[in-house]
Amino acid sequence: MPAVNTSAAAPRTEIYPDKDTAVRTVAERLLAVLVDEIHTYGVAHAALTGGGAGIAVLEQLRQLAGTPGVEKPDWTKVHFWWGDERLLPTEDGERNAQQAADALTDALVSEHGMPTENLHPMPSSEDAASPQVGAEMYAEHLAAFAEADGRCGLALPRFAVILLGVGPDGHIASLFPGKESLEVTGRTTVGEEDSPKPPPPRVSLTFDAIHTAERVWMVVTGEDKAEAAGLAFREETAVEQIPAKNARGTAETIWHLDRPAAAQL
Ligand SMILES: O=C1O[C@H](COP(=O)(O)O)[C@@H](O)[C@H](O)[C@H]1O
Repeated sequence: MPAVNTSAAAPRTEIYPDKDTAVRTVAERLLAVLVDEIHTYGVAHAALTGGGAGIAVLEQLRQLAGTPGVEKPDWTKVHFWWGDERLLPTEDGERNAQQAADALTDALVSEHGMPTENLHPMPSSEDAASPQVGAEMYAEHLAAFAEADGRCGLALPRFAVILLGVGPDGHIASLFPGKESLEVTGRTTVGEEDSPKPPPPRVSLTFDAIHTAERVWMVVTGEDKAEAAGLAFREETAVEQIPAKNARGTAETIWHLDRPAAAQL
């Protein structure tokens, strides 16, 4: 049974009056973290998410990137990764990376000088024959950008932020309730053959990988998320039931919620 990582930062909530305010605030704070991270480390790695609120954050980031007077990171030093992905053809509109391209990353490349090499989408069905193969490929790619000393013995970059959506069933990334993927330890990625949310074949970061991030931010909006959010904050809820309960960063774990999503906290 997977247990909550109690050595990581305990989760706290930030509640906004509506979805627009939530996603705008998260986008502004992400921009500020990227700026600081580059100032301190010379490079910034962040993992993006799909989902309704996750993609809305990226749309906001695109607006901010084009707004005069807003402090922006040097986009040549920002690397974007993904927390999970559907094993579908590269340009399939259901892929998180394709939705991110439409919302943000195409514009960063064409208008703001971000090198395409700084985008690290998970493998597609054109790259990998199965979720397991895709997971191994992504683990190798993460390892190629690993910090010299590693984090918790895992080979992956230093993530300033991992952004996560939360499904109405309590899933994060492609870690779904009751699945074997929740038990995987000592690895950065996992393949999921049979996601209950279509399409079934997916690749995901593991809990261990998520736990290495400095900050883990959930972006949760809408009343259909209220039950999962409420359960995640109850002592008696098992990680197996609500995987989002075990989403934690080393320094900061924040649930950014709009009021409807926060209704059962
Ligand atoms: O399947 C997925 O779902 C979650 C949440 O999506 P939402 O539309 O219910 O907000 C998302 O965070 C994850 O990346 C995605 O692959």
